[in-house]
Amino acid sequence: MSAPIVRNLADLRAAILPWRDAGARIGVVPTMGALHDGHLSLARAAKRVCDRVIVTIFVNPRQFSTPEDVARYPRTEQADAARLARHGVDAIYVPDVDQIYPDGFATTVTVSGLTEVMDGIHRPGHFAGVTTVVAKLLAQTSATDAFFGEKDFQQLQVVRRMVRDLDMPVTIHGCPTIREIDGLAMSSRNLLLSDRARTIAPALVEQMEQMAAAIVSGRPAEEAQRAAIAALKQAGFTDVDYIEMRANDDLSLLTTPSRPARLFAAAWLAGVRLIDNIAVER
Ligand SMILES: Nc1ncnc2c1ncn2[C@@H]1O[C@H](COP(=O)(O)OP(=O)(O)OP(=O)(O)O)[C@@H](O)[C@H]1O
Ligand SMILES: CC(C)(CO)[C@@H](O)C(=O)[O-]
Ligand code: BAL
Repeated sequence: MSAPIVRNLADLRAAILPWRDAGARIGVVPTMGALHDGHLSLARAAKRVCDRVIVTIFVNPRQFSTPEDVARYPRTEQADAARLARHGVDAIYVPDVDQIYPDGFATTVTVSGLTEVMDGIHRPGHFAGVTTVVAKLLAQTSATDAFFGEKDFQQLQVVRRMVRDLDMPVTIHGCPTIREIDGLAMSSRNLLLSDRARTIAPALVEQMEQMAAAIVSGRPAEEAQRAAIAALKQAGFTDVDYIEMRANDDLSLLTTPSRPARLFAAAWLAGVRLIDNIAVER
């Protein structure tokens, strides 16, 4: 059965009230739509532990650097609703912009430290946009649980920090990255790749795996990084914003996997920015 699409806060509150009165565990899956199997895995994880599940779809203008990026973000609302129908979610919240940012909205939630590396440098203002909208969505949905993908690992850690620092009564669940058969991490932005670029795209995770294996086998991290960047350029990537190993917990840069670590990368292919991260197995 298809879930109702709710577009304003008053209707959302009316739907949620009886759930809250019954003491239900309410899971929220925040997304920007163009849903793929990665998103659906989050909805399934939410269904496993929550009594009620709300998927939110909101292309948040505050986390993009230009209005053009917002405009070209894929929007597939009908297909999204059809895909969710098979997953038994209880509501799809697709707020109009004024339901999130009404006239006079003047609050920004920022997390320091974790947002000062990687995408925090390459996408100025991005994480402030993310934490502001996530704080708002968690409040509007009365979420007891929220589900995020490890594909956006930095985002996951930033959200965890926010929830901890602000004593938000929400449990954050991190869910593993779902990949295409050729290894490419599923992402809404993959829809923007040309056929040719799509065949090149899996080189990103392949080079990350080679770099991780080289580091684990004792090759200096800088040397392994140089080799990965050269191979990505050779494959057709135009720019590599970063490809580096960082600690899972505080995202500090590592040269050896002396504690639980991941390799993180962001690179440009035919005008599309792809990101990915993998665990470095010690
Ligand atoms: N491949 C994936 N596996 C698991 N979770 C994912 C995957 N892709 C996205 N998610 C998660 O889904 C949630 C919503 O992400 P979003 O709507 O931005 O999708 P996206 O595919 O990451 O889009 P984008 O192309 O903008 O990065 C986030 O928590 C994100 O980490
Ligand atoms: C968490 C999120 C929905 C906030 O807009 C977005 O950053 C995303 O889709 O990962
Ligand atoms: N998936 C993270 C949202 C973004 O790239 O803006």
